[in-house]
Amino acid sequence: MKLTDDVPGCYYNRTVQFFYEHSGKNISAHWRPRDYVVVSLGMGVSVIVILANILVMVAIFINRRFHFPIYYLLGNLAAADLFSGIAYLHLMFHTGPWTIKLSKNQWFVRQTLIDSSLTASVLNLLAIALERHQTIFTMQLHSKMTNRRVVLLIALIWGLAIFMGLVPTMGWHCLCDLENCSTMAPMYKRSYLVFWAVLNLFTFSLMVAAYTRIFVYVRHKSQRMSQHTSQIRHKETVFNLMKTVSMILGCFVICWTPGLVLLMLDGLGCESCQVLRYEKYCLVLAECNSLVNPIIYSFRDTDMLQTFKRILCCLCRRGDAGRKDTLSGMRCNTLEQEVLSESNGNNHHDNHNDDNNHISPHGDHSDTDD
Ligand SMILES: CCCCCCCC/C=C\CCCCCCCC(=O)OC[C@@H](O)COP(=O)(O)O
Repeated sequence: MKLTDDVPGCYYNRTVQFFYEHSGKNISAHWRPRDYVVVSLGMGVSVIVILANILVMVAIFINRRFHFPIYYLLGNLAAADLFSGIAYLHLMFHTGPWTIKLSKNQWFVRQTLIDSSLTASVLNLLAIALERHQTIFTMQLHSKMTNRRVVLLIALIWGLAIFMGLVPTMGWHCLCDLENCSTMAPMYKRSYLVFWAVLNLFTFSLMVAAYTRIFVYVRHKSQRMSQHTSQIRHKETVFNLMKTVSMILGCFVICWTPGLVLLMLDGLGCESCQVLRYEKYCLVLAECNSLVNPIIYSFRDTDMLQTFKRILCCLCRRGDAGRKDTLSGMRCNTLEQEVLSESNGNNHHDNHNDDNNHISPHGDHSDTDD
């Protein structure tokens, strides 16, 4: 029996099924109850992810209050999350009993979409953390990220994400090294899984460092200020800031840790770990990060909420677009607003001048936008 292809030691002519059977990953043409659950749940999650992130992108596009660097990064995060929703939806149409029908190229496309989009999302979270760190620490220097820099940063994020997704297809696969194939992705090398997981753990530690420094800095600064301002107000701001920072980091940990641990276990060749049993849950959890991102980064912004309401009102009742919404009971703050409210004493992000708009680029809060 001829196992190898034109290149000695390689298995280019083999089907996807061959690699799945070799890795011990289940592949079958029949629909099992589990497949119905995975595919329908996955489709539901990806549709919600897509809609939520489209809403954020439209809001940033139409409201000129959001035409500032930090919002371009938030918009780009929404674009990456939208992309991961699309990649996940694509996966749902190419998994379960459909996997066996895939050509190797189709399988690589499916994986590349997932890997690139999730990498783009994680890199955006890192960029947002670093941008916040930069702006908060350089507040007094009027340092402002130029639009050109943001565009370069966004291009870098996408370039890196697409590269990271394409790396296995370009050669870091196991078609010529069958012994090192992973279990969860039977045509990927185990070492790539470890590499990806380590890179993400590194990203996470940078995020923790950036947000910890922001938190310590603001607390220190507000302690000095609180001699002049009300203690209660100070405590409230520090508490809110802590809530936002732990929410950002907590959601990241909850969504990504199980998947990263699984990638490490598979990558390190743990045979008794039953990685396949948990794979789908961990992937859907990582996908859920693309759903919680708009909630923690955008939906908590009062201006953003008002814009969403306007967009949704426009969609529901065209012609009633001029209606003004008062969100009196819903004063939620973004990290920037919290930091700024502390820097400005009691003025709670309403009374800062435009010189500060590199921290919280809202300008004044009159109702006359656009
Ligand atoms: C296991 C959770 C992984 C969360 C992180 C995913 C992002 C990883 C990016 C690059 C690392 C290499 C890819 C590792 C494989 C990830 C698992 C996966 O892609 O599952 C799809 C799977 O269900 C489809 O089931 P079938 O193969 O059709 O039967």
